[in-house]
Formats: sequence, structure tokens, C-alpha cells
Amino acid sequence: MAELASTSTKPKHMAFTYLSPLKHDIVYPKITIKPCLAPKSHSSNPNFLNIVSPITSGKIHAATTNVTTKELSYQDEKFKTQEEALPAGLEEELMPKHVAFILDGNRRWAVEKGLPPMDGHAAMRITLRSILPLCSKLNIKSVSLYAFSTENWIRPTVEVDFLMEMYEDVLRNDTKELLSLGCRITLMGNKTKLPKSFQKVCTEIEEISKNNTGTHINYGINYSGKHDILQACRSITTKVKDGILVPNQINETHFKQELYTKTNEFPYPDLVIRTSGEIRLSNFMLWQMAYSELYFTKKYFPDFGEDDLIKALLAFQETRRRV
Ligand SMILES: CC(C)=CCC/C(C)=C/CC/C(C)=C/COP(=O)(O)OP(=O)(O)O
Repeated sequence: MAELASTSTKPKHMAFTYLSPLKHDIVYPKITIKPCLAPKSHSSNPNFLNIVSPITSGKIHAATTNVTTKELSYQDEKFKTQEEALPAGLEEELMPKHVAFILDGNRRWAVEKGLPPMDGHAAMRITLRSILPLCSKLNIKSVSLYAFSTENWIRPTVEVDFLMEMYEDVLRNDTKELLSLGCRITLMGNKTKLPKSFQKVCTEIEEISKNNTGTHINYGINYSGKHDILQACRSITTKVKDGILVPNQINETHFKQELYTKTNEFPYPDLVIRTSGEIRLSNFMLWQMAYSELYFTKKYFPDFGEDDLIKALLAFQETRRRV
């Protein structure tokens, strides 16, 4: 038997289950990314698309992207050819009610193409412009996306600033199509640490879309699954202290109402899709994912196309047929 490398790389605790995840066609790419976040302007090159609109500041404008117009039009063409009917093999009654995405691999996508890592985030934005409307057209009731974890603050300041400003711009601009499709948009997590202008646009978009009955799109921002559980516990204990709840009567229904997702109106995810070959939940919706089907793909999120979403949904439906 091959020698295991060293004690420090061995897992401290292994858990076994008979049930394997829905699918994993994974090898473990262990790629070290050398941060290369220096702002770089491509405004003089007509092949480079400036993703960020003029409403954001010059700082981010300069840090924007190498993603080419060719890639954008490719995605748009795919989107235009999307038929109203369900793609072959998909069944409406087996559609997941709630898909949670852990989008990963943006920076690796860029670095492997010799681009600055932030171009990967800009490319992700383009991919989202086709994946989210498709979720809506497929009548998936809820979609959650892990946008920014409580741990992500340790990333280089220039990257954090880039993401905050890009997300704000996504909410201002890219959500127009989603709103026209009747989507409701919410953000879960501790928003108090976000830039004030971002907080404002979050409140506005939640307010504008609150009565929409189409796909509910929920972004996790400054979100942590453990923190979500802890803040629910605090809220429950306050209710106990105030005499509103009796400890031995607390049940799951009480508890889930205290989570960010208020899951009475927002079902638990039945499908989790994680891109980039990592097989982890990374502190996303831990309570809510207890029974979710897990789908892992090696593709980096910027390369995750509409066909890949359909493939994941087919795999999910295949599992549901067997249950
Ligand atoms: C409006 C709004 C809030 C939009 C958010 C959209 C969204 C879900 C963004 C996720 C961004 C992200 C940090 C991806 C992980 O790639 P990475 O940087 O970890 O790449 P790597 O795995 O290659 O390092």
C-alpha cells in the first residue's frame, strides 16, 4: 500500500455512509492560485467587454474584465434558442423545488486562461445571466446562490471591493430580466457589514420584487450556515425568556422560522449543485441541506452552461424516479 504523506494531511475524522452523492465525476484539482489582483484596464481593446456599467465607481471600472464579447454573444444565442417547452427528458413533476448553487472556480477559470483572477468573477456574471433566467423558465420555484461567505472577507481588499461593487451592479442591472420574468429576489446573511449603497440596493430590490410569484432567487451574502443556526438559537432563547415558547415544545417548525430562509414559504433545497470539483458544503445552508441531493461537477462555474444545468436536473430526476 502506498505510504500516506504525513500525519498533518490525514483527515482527523472520517464519516462513512452507504448513500453516495447524486453524482460526482470528480478528480481533485489541487491548483494553487497566485493572487494577481492588480487592476488592469483593457478599455483600449475592442474585443474586451466592460461588464461594469457607468453607475459604479472608476475603481472597479479599471479592474474589470477580459471576457470577450464573443463569449457573451455565444451565451445570448443559447438563451434565445431556449424553447418554452421543457428540454428533452425533463419532467415537470420531478423538477426540484429549490436548487442551491455553490458556484466555485471563478478565479481558477481565469488563471488557467492566463487572465487576472477577477476576470473569472466577471465571466461568472455572464454565466448567471443565462442560468438564472433558465431556472425561471424551467419553473424552479426557488434558487439559492452562495455569493459571499463570512470567511470571504479575508480575501484581498481589492477583490472584496470588486465583488461588492459588481454585486451591487448585478442587482441594479442584471436583475431587470429576472424581474420581467416575475422573479422575487432576496438576500440572506448579515447585511450590516456591506457597503451602505449595496445595502440600499438590497432593500430596494427586495421591496420591488416582494409580491412576485415567479422563481424566488435568494443570494447568500456575508452568509454562514453555522451563523444562521446560531442566530436562530438566539432568537428561540429570547422567545423562551419572554415566555412566548416553552423549551420542550420547540420543534423544527419553530426553528426553521428563525432561519434566514424562513422556510415555511421557502422550501429546503432538494438539489445542491457545486462546480469546480470541490466536494464540500462550505458552510452553506447547513440546516436546510440535511436531505438535499448533491451534484458535483468538475466544470468551473464560468463554463457551466445551460446544458450543464439540464444535465444536473436530469441526474436529479433520475434519482427521484428510483426513490
Ligand atoms: C447579486 C449577487 C449577490 C450576485 C452573486 C453571484 C454569486 C453567486 C457569486 C459567487 C462568487 C464567488 C466568490 C465564486 C467562487 O469562486 P472563487 O473566487 O472561489 O474561485 P476559485 O474557487 O477558483 O478560487
